[in-house]
Amino acid sequence: MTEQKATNVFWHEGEVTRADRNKLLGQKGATIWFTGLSGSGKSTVAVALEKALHAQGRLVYRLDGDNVRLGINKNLGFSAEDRAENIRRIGEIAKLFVDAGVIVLSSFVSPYRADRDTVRELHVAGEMDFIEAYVDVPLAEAEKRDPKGLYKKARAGQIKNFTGIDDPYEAPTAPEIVLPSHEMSLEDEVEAMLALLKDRDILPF
Ligand SMILES: Nc1ncnc2c1ncn2[C@@H]1O[C@H](COP(=O)(O)OS(=O)(=O)O)[C@@H](OP(=O)(O)O)[C@H]1O
Ligand SMILES: Nc1ncnc2c1ncn2[C@@H]1O[C@H](COP(=O)(O)OP(=O)(O)O)[C@@H](O)[C@H]1O
Repeated sequence: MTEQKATNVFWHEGEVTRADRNKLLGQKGATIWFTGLSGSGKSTVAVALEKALHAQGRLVYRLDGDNVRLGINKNLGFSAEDRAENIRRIGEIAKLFVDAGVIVLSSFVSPYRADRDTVRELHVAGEMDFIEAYVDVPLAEAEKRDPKGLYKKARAGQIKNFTGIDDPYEAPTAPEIVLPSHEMSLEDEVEAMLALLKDRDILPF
C-alpha cells in the first residue's frame, strides 16, 4: 500500500457540538480501554458492563478484537507493525464514537505500551476521557482457561507470535483501574467499573 499523507485537508466543524450531544444523551462519551492477555477476561467484563450500562439507559458500544479483525482490520496480522496499525485505527474509531457521545468499551490485547499511549494521547488532545482498564491475570491462569484453545495451538507451534508465549505483553504502568479477574468476581468487576465511571463524571446522574 502506498502511504499517502492527507494534505490540504481541514476538520469541518458543525453547529451541533459534542457538548450538545452529551447533554441530549445525559452522559459523557468516553473510551474504556480493556487490555490484557488473551483469555484474561476483557470481552467477558466488557459484555457484562455493556449490559449493566444499557440497563441504566446509557448509550454504549463495544469494539472487540475478534469482531474488528473480521471487518475493518481484516488485512492485519499479529506482527508488531500490524498490531500498532490495528490499535491506531481502533483508537481513531473510538474517538469518533466518543465525539458522538457514546461510551465505548474496547477489548483488545493491545500488548504494546506505546500503542496504548498513542490512543490515550489522541483522546487527551481531543479533551476526551480515556480509561485504561488492565485485566491482570497470570499467564498460567489465562492458559488454564484457554477459552478458544489458542494457547494449546501456540504451545504446539501452530500459532506464531502468540502474546504471552512467543510475543511480549507490556503491562500498563499507570492504568486507571486494575481488574485481577482470577481473584475478583465478574459482578465485583462490573461494580468497580461503574463506580469509576461515576467518579469520573462519565455517568453524571
Ligand atoms: N498471535 C496472536 N496473539 C494474540 N492474539 C491472537 C493471536 N492470533 C490470534 N489471536 C486472537 O486474536 C485476538 C487478539 O486480537 P487483538 O486485535 O486484540 O490483538 S492486538 O491488540 O492487535 O494485539 C485474541 O482475542 P482475545 O482472546 O479475545 O484477546 C485471540 O483470540
Ligand atoms: N472474574 C472473571 N472475569 C472475567 N472472566 C472470567 C472471570 N472468571 C472467569 N472468567 C472466564 O475467563 C474467560 C475469559 O475469556 P474472554 O473474556 O474471552 O477473555 P479475553 O477477551 O481477554 O480474551 C471466560 O471463559 C470467562 O468466563
